[in-house]
Amino acid sequence: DTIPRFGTETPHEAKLAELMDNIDAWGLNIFDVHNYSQSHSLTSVMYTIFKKRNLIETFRISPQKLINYLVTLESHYLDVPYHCSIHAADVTQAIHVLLLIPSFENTFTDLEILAALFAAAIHDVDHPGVTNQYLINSDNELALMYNDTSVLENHSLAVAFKLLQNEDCDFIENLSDEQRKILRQISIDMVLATDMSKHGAIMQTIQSFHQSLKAKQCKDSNSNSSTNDSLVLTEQKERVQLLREMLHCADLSNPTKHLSIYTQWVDRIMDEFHYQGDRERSAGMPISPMCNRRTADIEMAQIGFIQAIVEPLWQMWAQLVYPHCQQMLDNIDSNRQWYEYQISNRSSRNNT
Ligand SMILES: COc1ccc(-c2ccn(CCC(=O)N3CCOCC3)n2)cc1OC1CCCC1
Ligand SMILES: [Mg+2]
Ligand SMILES: [Zn+2]
Repeated sequence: DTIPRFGTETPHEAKLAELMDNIDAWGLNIFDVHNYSQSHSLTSVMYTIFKKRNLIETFRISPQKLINYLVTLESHYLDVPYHCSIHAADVTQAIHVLLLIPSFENTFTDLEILAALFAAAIHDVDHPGVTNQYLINSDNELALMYNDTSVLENHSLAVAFKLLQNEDCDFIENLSDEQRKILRQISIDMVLATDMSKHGAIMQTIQSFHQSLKAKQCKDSNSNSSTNDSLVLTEQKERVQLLREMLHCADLSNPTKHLSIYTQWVDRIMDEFHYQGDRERSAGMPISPMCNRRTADIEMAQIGFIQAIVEPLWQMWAQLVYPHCQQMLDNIDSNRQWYEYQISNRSSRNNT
């Protein structure tokens, strides 16, 4: 039986086709994709990107096995407000767009691109909608299993690779042993780097690392492109470091999106945090920061998140790939201003 154009059957194929025309754009509305793909945004986004990047031919992937894996992976994302399959689809599409930046035209091998997209798709699978700290504080079996270390990130990796052992889901069967080893190595490295506890280390090294890359940046004498020429990294270790940063950026990309998309993610993360806070309250545990729905200041929390984490990270990234990613910085700025305006409005309302 033939495979549907976007990997999954949907009565809205024409509408989905229209949306998928924007698969290379930062402005893709992933929530619309989710609705018009019958809640298969992760499957349809990954399948479309794999086709577009010719990865199915390059790695002799069985389209049916790819679909089998993606549908199974998607079904192992839980129905939680934020860390559901839409977030995985969002981060996967984001990393696809970041990999399209001209600075990376000649940087990564096809295998590294395959690994990066795979890592993005799997990075939060089976996420229970609570933080690592909550799992540790509540003596959860996952914290016991992973010795309190990057508990959720280790769990998602284990689940994702377990699913791959399923004969009719093994879409990488035609990769050589060496290629499978590299794919596994890069995916593990990238997913573990999405743990916020690694953020400090990434910020420590990013400045000097990027300066060394800019210094080596090749200026093709014959190219007349106004933008900087592509970054050439001879060491796989350095390319993986860049991919690690890239997935972390994609995971922290909500404030870089248009306000109408960003606010939907804010609603979802706050639902998830407040639900965790409810569980902590009823268990007599201390309520985690930003998880108490009774004292939440959502606007202030987002401004703090943008100023402390998102803007510094994306500024580093935008500097490396200048003049690309200016749109992300502009959106961060306008979104922060919008939240500041909400707060100023709030106080004047109280004065009336
Ligand atoms: C749209 O809002 C957010 C979008 C993403 C994040 C966020 C932080 C760290 N990550 C990376 C994954 C991670 O480590 N997490 C997942 C979130 O829970 C903490 C552990 N993602 C936080 C967001 O808002 C928070 C709630 C108020 C301010 C901060
Ligand atoms: Mg995560
Ligand atoms: Zn994530």
